[in-house]
Amino acid sequence: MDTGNLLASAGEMQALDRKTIEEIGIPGAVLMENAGRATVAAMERHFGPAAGKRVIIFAGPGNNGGDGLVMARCLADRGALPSVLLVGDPARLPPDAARNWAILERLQVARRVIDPNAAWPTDWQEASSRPLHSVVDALFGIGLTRPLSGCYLAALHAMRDLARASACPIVAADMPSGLHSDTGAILGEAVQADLTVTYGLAKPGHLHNGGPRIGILEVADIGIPSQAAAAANLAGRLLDGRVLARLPPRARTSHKGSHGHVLVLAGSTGKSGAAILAAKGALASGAGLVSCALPAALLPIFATAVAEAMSEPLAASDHLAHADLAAVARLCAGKAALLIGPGLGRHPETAGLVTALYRERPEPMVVDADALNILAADREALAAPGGPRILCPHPGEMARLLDLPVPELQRDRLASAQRLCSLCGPHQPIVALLKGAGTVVAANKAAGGLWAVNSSGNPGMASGGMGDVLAGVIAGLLAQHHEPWLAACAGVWLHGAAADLLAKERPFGYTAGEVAAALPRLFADRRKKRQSPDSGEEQIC
Ligand SMILES: NC(=O)C1=CN([C@@H]2O[C@H](COP(=O)(O)OP(=O)(O)OC[C@H]3O[C@@H](n4cnc5c(N)ncnc54)[C@H](O)[C@@H]3O)[C@@H](O)[C@H]2O)[C@@H](O)CC1
Ligand SMILES: [K+]
Repeated sequence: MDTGNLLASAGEMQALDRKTIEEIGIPGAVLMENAGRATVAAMERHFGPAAGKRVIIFAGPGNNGGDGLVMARCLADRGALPSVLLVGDPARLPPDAARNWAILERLQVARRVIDPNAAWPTDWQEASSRPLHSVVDALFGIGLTRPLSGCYLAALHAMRDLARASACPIVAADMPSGLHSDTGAILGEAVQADLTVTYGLAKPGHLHNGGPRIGILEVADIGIPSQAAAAANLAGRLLDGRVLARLPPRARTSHKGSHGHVLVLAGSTGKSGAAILAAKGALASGAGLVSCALPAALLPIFATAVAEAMSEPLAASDHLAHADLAAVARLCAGKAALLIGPGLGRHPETAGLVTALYRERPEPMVVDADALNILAADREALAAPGGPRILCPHPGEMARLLDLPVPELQRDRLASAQRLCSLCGPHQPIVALLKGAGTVVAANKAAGGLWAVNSSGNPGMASGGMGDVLAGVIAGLLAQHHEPWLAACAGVWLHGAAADLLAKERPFGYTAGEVAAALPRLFADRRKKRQSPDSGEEQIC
């Protein structure tokens, strides 16, 4: 089983470690040995050979510190000049770490004990003319439970200042110390790593809020059997390029009718752009046909802006209203997916249409922007979806839906997305996003019960219209008969990856429309690779 993109919470990881050690019988010392060796290998791969250079290892009081002790031994063995600062009491180290401390003593590897209850020593740095290769953060890993303080905080500052003064990288063992491995919250202060080598499986804390502290993330195999990871039934997924492989290839003989028809309900006076961008997103993700039902006044603008989409004039007025319900119901016939919300506006008459469609339509539906705000004001409707729903709030919209201040819901973004799922009731497949750096995707039991954190995307996406494109991309994938879970995950990753393509070419910013235009390029390299073994037809994506 491909466990490469599983995510494990600290509790799940500790249970997996325990199962591997106590039930399967692979000693913890072997896991620790593998962790330390894998980290040294990654350090040299990224920052060059360590031989002849100093490496300062800040080791903490637990097994994360133990990883650092293994690293010291490996580095010495490879001709480097490691020096360990153990912030903790050697006599109270857990067994695997204690064993490695004793080995360092026997091998006479440079080391120093710093009493965590005393003041940080002023003479902690030894003078040396040898160049510094890197600094290792082995203070805390998944066992971190509270903000760093006292000597541990002083150790973080010493690490930071040393790395900065020597212009050399900081390598974090498992987690940058100070970062909570489940929520990605910064407990007090956190190490800013250039490389994080994590053990066994990535943790959600590496990715939440875009993982700003982790630098390059490498997931090291430390010998935890993949069948043990598979048997753990972990619900977390890391969203990366592997999600593309989940989108079945298209046969060459396919035609627009075989890739679904999306109905977009969007726009109001002054907000035609949202409807245009949503339609572009749906087209970009490969929907066969896209129709947009919008206020008649917006028709000419829309039709010129998105020539490939069809437009259906609704209300004569400048916003959609409950009076349009019968016309919209007729338009829903034959549609594989609906998207409601971008640019709808907050007119009271629009609310009646949104709640009626949300409650009555059986088609899979993406609910975004103003439609979310309308449902936030009508909890009864929110709890009674008429079919599969994918809700795409940003933190502000989530605050209204959960009736929580933004800082509070941001503290545990996964819990917030899961809470929104529960507000929609258990009867329909529900997928809830919480957008932002490291967009979170959560599914209720009826939609598979998994959760994911996205690894694509960049700060340049914080601009108008990005959300409209994302909602369109997801609706376009839904229309191609993908399950809500896959449509949401693939849509989120594709949207961020398209923006990453543009950011590489033009770091000074790009528009939402350009993200929609760039998105099909992500399928391009699959055209070269895919050649159907049986039918001989070239599968184009
Ligand atoms: N056998 C295993 O379980 C393995 C564990 N490994 C390493 O072990 C780590 C987990 O080790 P531990 O569970 O010992 O935990 P840590 O080494 O992350 O933390 C050590 C202890 O510090 C205490 N602590 C937490 N926050 C603190 C704070 N702010 N100030 C002071 N003390 C604090 C806690 O009691 C914690 O147990 C993993 O992250 C990984 O690096 C790896 O070596 C793989 C094998
Ligand atoms: K660490």
